[in-house]
Amino acid sequence: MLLVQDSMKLPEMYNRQADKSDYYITPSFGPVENILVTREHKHHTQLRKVMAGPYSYTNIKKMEPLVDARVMQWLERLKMEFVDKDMPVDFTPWTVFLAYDVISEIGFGAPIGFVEAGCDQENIIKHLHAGLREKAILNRLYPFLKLLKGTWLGRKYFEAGASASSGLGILLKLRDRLLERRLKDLEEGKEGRQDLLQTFLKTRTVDGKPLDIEYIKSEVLLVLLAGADTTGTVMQGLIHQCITRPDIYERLRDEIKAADKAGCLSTPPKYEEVSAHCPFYVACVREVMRLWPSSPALFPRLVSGSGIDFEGKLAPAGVEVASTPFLIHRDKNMYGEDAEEFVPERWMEPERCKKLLKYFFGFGYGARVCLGKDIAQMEIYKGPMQLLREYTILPVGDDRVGTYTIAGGVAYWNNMFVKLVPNKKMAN
Ligand code: HEM
Repeated sequence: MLLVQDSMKLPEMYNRQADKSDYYITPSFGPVENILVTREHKHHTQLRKVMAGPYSYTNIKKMEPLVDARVMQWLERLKMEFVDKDMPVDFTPWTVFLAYDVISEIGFGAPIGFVEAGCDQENIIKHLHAGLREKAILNRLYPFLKLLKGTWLGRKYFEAGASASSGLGILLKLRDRLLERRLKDLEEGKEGRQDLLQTFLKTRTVDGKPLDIEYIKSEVLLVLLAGADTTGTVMQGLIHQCITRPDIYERLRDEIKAADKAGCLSTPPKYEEVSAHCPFYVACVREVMRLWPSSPALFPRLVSGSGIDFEGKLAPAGVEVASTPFLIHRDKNMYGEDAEEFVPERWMEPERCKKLLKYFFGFGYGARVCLGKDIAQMEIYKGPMQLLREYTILPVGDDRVGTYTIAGGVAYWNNMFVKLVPNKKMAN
């Protein structure tokens, strides 16, 4: 595998004809592959055409009120559990609680209930994090996995079943329960939900057929796995900046105050309002995703066509090339000498921003770029933003401001304790 740091090479490496390599073989997902792990580019193009509708901005926009309700519930729970009791909060799990509840609500019509319970229900998050390193090692042993996939041995030892007590097993049970309930509702003529599952069920293939139920199951699981921790990590990174960089925090607060004074923000703010009126907030989100990506995985592809030239050396078709946002986003040729520093302003010069976005790798790249980007951004533009509007966020000790941890191809923060003081109280 050839590891690449040059961001200018992304368009060639991640072009439309590039197949994903066998590195993506994941026996744990079961026999039917979802869009993320499908390797062959032609098959992926077909799936992407089908999935484009459910994940389109127009469709996601319709779900915004569902996100709003979850964000407001999250704030209410934080108030009850920590603000009213004058207690510090370990912020990192709470962002993931919100992200899981949002994704399960807009994905399948019911929040898992992390926020309501205020805890890691059935230790789902703990179990999922615990298995990450082992999964990453297995990924690297893909010739072995390829041999085992589909065999009795592979199914017995690697495929998570709904009966398993692992984090994945619990999510599978949840998925099956939600799907069963929805199919029953549809049988009884109950419609009206605006969520991803409903659009998956209504989607038709190019020859007019409904999607296979096993395929829908596989996509549903992907949403639960790809959509929560990743989003939580960005929210955590943002709050880490607020409690460690007073200059950044001050500027964020000033921007929000000005937008509020001008009457530009609803409660909670709309995705489009934040995009239009809070450029520094948006720049901070991008800079957080640049330096502390949620998925600092390798994302390997097979070189296609006539090969790729790397500084005079040709990587011919079939060679496995890979990169990770962790490296790409620190490329000094793209970001300058201050590439290692948190400088949101780099995203605020329109011409420079256009170029940086063209080579941004935080949501993947090219034809396989993240389908849930708008869902994630909608949530990130609401949750922490509304928190900043309502509270002053104070660190609780220098050694508890958060640690960015990479496990396998996934990253998250932990040990981030903060005190939330109502802004009204601070003003008095
Ligand atoms: C900040 C949050 C998120 C980050 C950083 C992120 C990151 C990524 C990355 C890096 C990829 C490309 C993987 C590859 O090339 O192998 C990807 C693909 C994908 N993501 Fe996300 N993601 C996020 C949120 C979400 C959400 C909320 C959903 C769903 C609700 C989602 C669904 C997907 C899907 C379906 C794909 C596969 C796209 C394809 O192969 O065509 N993601 N994501």
